Amino acid sequence: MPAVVQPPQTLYDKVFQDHIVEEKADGTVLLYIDRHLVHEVTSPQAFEGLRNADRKVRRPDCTLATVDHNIPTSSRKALTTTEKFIDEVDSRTQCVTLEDNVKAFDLTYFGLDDKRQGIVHIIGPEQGFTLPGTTVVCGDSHTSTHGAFGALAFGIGTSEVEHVLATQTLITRRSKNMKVQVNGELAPGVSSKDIILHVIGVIGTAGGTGAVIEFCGSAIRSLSMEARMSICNMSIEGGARAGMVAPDQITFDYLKGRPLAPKVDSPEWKKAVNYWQGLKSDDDAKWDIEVIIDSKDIAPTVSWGTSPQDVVPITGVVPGPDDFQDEVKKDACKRALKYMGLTAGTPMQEIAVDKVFIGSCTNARIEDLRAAARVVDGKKIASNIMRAMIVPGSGLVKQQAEAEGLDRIFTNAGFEWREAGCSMCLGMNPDILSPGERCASTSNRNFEGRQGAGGRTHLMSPVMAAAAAIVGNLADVRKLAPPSASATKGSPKVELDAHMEEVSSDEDLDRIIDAPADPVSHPSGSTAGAPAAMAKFETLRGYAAPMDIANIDTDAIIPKQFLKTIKRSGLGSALFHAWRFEAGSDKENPDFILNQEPYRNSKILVCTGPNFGCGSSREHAPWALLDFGIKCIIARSYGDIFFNNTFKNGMLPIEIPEQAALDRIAAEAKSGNEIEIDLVNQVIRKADGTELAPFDVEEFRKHCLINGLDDIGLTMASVDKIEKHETKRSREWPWLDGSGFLARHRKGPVKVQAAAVPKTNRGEVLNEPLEW
Ligand SMILES: CC(C)[C@H](C(=O)O)[C@@H](O)C(=O)O
Ligand code: SF4
Repeated sequence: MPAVVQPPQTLYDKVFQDHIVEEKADGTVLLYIDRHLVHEVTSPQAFEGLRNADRKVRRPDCTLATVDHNIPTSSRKALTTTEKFIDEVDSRTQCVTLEDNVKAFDLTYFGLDDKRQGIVHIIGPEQGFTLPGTTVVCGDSHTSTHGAFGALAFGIGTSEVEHVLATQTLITRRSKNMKVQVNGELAPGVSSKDIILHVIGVIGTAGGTGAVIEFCGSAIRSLSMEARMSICNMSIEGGARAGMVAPDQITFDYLKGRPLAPKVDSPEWKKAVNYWQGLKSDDDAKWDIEVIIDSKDIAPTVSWGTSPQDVVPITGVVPGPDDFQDEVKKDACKRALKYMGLTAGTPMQEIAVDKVFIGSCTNARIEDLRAAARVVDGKKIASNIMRAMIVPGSGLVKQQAEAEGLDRIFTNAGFEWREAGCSMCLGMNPDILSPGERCASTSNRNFEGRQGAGGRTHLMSPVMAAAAAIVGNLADVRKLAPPSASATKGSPKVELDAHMEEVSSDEDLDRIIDAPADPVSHPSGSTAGAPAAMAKFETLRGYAAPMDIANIDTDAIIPKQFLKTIKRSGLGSALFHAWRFEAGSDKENPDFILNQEPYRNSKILVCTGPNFGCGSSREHAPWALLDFGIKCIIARSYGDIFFNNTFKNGMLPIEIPEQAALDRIAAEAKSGNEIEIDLVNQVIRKADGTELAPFDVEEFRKHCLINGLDDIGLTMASVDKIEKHETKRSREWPWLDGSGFLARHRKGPVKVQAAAVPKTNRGEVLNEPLEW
């Protein structure tokens, strides 16, 4: 039975509590998931897993799929089929695979020919698929965006995507409660993007590790929903599992008339609003971490380095290693300056820019485009700007902007007006930076190579990117034009856009939804292409490669060009690609540790810096490590999603928070001797048996690793509890049953008969009953 958490509770506690299907004494929780967004990059292997085990999607009515990462943003006027439209073979394969999967598994899909297609985190809120008090997941780290509605929304890896598709639940644990309170009124020229960049500068990219952040305070309350989404979007860059804002009248007004929200003024709407109004932290709620920020301290903010915490006010200068106390930070600064081609002390406004990108799930909503358009209206981009792109977040954002004439403002100024998609935020499509090019970007990550190998990214708000385009340098928007309050903050009251009418009825949905009239038959349970079997993990002995770098992100572990596979295997050669090989060739870089003896044969990585595996949710990172031969990582701390993903692949990430112990292990690794990991006794030893350090591991995870257990099989054994939760859910929160997605042949929430047969991860059926 769920343990009852007594008031006072935080908003997070309340939403979490309402979704507990089952809670174990050790704190492991089976959590019900209300909304599942799916895109082409992180789903193929999950659907393949379902096929191999002959499983169905449990709740097609709560699942919404689109293509966003790989697609070209060029004109779709000549679009006939996805197959013919996408030139690049791997990108095409991923998109076509998603199309096959949504047909085979009978899911709602917004494809390239649908105006509602767009970046997954833009279309969920736009459709009213994202609702307050829900749990929302996606195989994508920026799922945190949806927390702006008071939803508990977080990114998951592909194994968890498969788990949610099959069971509509996830196995998880409670996170810590963190409060970030932003008080006061924002100064002119300061937007929600500046708030979140400033916050990350204060707390650091690992500041929210293990926590869910609630953003509150008068500055947050005055923001529009779109501005709140930009803030929650980047909670992941602050290391948090999720970000949340308590829903209020601004939230309810935004939801009115959205196609998948309850119909305004219906009994269901009233019941929903009544429930939503209770979704706020109690006055005396307890916080594990509290941060208070005064809006007066927030200026238009830009990043200078290769981590989202590397930020300064636009009036500042590029920092140098001497500005940091910590040795790890000094090294990180030197490395970032070298990569970014910057010299300490240079005024930020003297840095010339080559390209400008206004787009991404952080800042490609209509208010962002309106704000940027106000800055560029009547002006021309500077002559040194080689390319300036506006990439709307969805087809509906694009349509709305065109209806308001924003496209002409941008094109007259010299910007390109593109079709919706992720585009140059990560460059999985043809929109990339060339080596050495510098970009003013409204996206959320400035990692090395993020927008293209060797490309240099400066993060900023839409008005600041617009200003950079006009000036040709990083620029202070306040000097360019006095932006009106709504140009930067987003108007608190969001008007309903014209597009809302178009898709507001089931008939309209029926007309546009891509699901075929006769569902394609469910693929049978072949075992071809099954995920690599996980061996049991008890002890591991091998060489440990030492790495002294902080914040090693998953873009570095495996760059985006290798994410275009629909398989889990064969990624070892892509591991740390930009560091392991000379730029643009397959010639090894002799300085990189994994190219040296004996570390070519490493089974373990020892990283003395914090926050290993931060950033994207790509499970390709553990797949690449595993394929190279690395089964265990030892580090000071981890990005949450990466940490989870490793366990799902039979790997062991060990957290050693104590620096002295970590240094001891790293010294042994550097000596070139093997080390031993003993998971059963939770200890790391030298090859001669001398103890180096003990370590902690969650009981349930240890149990699964040692026995090689398949989470999905275990969860399916709890199917009766899941059904019980669904019955309660339909009774108490009837608007969650996905009635807006009544496709022709789907007349209500889907009833599922799941096979409750626990299996090991090698597919063996377990005879003894097992508890997850
Ligand atoms: C491709 C996907 C896994 C990834 C993410 O999880 O964030 C992407 O959206 C990104 O921004 O890097
Ligand atoms: S961060 Fe960029 S790549 Fe990732 S979902 Fe958002 S727009 Fe797409």
